[in-house]
Amino acid sequence: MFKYNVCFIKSNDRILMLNREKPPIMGVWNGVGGKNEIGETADAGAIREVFEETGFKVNQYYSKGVITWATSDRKKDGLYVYLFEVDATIGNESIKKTREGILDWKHIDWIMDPNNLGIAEMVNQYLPVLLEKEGDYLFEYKDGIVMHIE
Ligand SMILES: Nc1nc2c([nH]c(=O)n2[C@H]2C[C@H](O)[C@@H](COP(=O)(O)OP(=O)(O)OP(=O)(O)O)O2)c(=O)[nH]1
Repeated sequence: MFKYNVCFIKSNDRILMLNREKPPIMGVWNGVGGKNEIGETADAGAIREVFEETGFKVNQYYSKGVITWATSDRKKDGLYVYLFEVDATIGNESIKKTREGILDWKHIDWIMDPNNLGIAEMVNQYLPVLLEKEGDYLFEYKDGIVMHIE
């Protein structure tokens, strides 16, 4: 089990993004998420974090993945990534400032634009895979590249 999850909530052609108020990765746009609790499955941790940070009660994910990498002391670390879908009308809701940062529905094209320097690392590499097809994916991160393994 790895510690963190990051969750993307899609409504039509937009995704709910958080401009992070706090470290780590302070100031950048990322999905919502946080730490899994002891004894909690990765799926339950993701669903709980989505509720705590957005108030949305999601249940079944559309797709998910785990990204693993080698740490400096040659251990394995990783991050769980989730994509949930919600009703198309929800993505029209306005910006909200929360304790965690600013929540806003961003167009997928804006998130994926190569000129967008404000998005968390790796997102533009793994998010297209999660969006393309329902599934349960495995990625490996090395030297700045997220490799889609299966
Ligand atoms: N620590 C860390 N977190 C990352 C990286 N990349 C990335 O997407 N994340 C995500 C995972 C989490 O969604 C978020 C960091 O968690 P957080 O700061 O919001 O959570 P927290 O420790 O406050 O835990 P919680 O109270 O919300 O449970 O950033 C990274 O390189 N390092």
